[in-house]
Amino acid sequence: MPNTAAALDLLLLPTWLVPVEPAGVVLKDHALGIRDGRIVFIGPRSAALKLNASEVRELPDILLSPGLINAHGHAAMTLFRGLADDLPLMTWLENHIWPAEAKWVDEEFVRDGTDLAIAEQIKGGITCFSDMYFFPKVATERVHKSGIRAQIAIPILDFPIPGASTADEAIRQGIELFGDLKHHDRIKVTFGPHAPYTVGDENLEKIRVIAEELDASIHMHVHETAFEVQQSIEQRGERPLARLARLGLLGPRFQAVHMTQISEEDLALLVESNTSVIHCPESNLKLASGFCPVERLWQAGVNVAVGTDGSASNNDLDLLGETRTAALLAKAVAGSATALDAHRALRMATLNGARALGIEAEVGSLELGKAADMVAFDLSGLAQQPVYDPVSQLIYATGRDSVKHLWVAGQQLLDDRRLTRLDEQQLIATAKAWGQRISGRNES
Ligand SMILES: CSC[C@H]1O[C@@H](n2cnc3c(O)ncnc32)[C@H](O)[C@@H]1O
Ligand SMILES: [Zn+2]
Repeated sequence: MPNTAAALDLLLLPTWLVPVEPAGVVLKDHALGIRDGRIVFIGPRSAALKLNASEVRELPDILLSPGLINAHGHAAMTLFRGLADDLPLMTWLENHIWPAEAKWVDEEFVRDGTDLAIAEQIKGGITCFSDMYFFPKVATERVHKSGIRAQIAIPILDFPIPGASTADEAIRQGIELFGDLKHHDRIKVTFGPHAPYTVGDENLEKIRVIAEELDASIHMHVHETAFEVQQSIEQRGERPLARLARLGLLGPRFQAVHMTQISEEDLALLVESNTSVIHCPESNLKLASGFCPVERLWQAGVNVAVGTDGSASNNDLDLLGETRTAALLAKAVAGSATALDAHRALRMATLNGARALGIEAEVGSLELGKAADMVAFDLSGLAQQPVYDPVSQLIYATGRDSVKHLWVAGQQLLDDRRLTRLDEQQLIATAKAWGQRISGRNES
């Protein structure tokens, strides 16, 4: 039980406090207290003002919510933003992205691209992101240094990738990194078989056994397009999700990214296995991959989180914008304006993300004992007036530029829109230099 008699490190007094759990609650004239990186007080402002705190911050016109969780992405692909647009998935991957990755991706690329992604995400209200990219050890180092929280999925494909010449080598690296970071308070290592069409049964079975032994999660692109499902039926006689179920991969530790194609049998498999789905609406729209039926999944009891995917297929890491897209698209797909209302959309971008990544006990909602991962949205602007329901205003009328402050485990990483641990101008200069190298142009 948190001890409120001892001094707080920080007491926040926002206009609106949205804990996400309990669902649908908006607390007015309430305060939140932090000690040692954890939430130790949530209560009325009047009671809070009697507490002893090292720092007290009035936050007028601020909506304080749990930090956003970007449940799927490829962080370093920020450096490929806008490189190949307006193409379907397989043309985009096979003719443009994979050749560019073979040419450019090394440890330096991943270092600089991941730093850029971390900065963009912090400025957009994201306190935790999931990453699936090459040289994952480098990504963990950038996450550690920056103060953000992350799930790092070890990329595994049947063919050579930057940093691992075989799937066995990638798996070995993953086991080692998992062991090294087992006790890290902000980084969780998982296994990331790329997709059903790039990883065969033999390697999937190896991954299942190792994930079971380590109690690790598995993060994978699944049913991204109708083509993927059709090709699997033609070549293997079964749908990819059914194949994963037969191989024993589905379960509460499995994260199925995309899922734009869902038959009744697929839905039953997701429900009975308690598998999480990670919805990436803007990537699916841009690559014309299909539509994930979020409301249908939600009503069936499937945990649905939200992700941006990489910057080369989105082309931003704006999870607030992504959540708005998800809310609007859910209504169109369900043919119902009541689908994915604003409060459920915020839950999808916070607590459901934490549940999908297996870190729900630690983050995802503002509850006593959880880590203080929080974002302060400024609703004082012209476009936010008047405020009837601050959560509606946040989801439907607010952009990521309204993110004013952000904390991870009580550490402030964004203060009045200024990054506290990263040099924004330096990041911009470095990204520009990569753009010039990759495009072969030498602009200033
Ligand atoms: C396993 S490392 C990541 C690998 O995935 C590629 N990628 C990026 N976005 C997508 C997507 O939407 N579907 C499938 N693969 C994707 C990325 O370029 C890397 O090669
Ligand atoms: Zn992806």
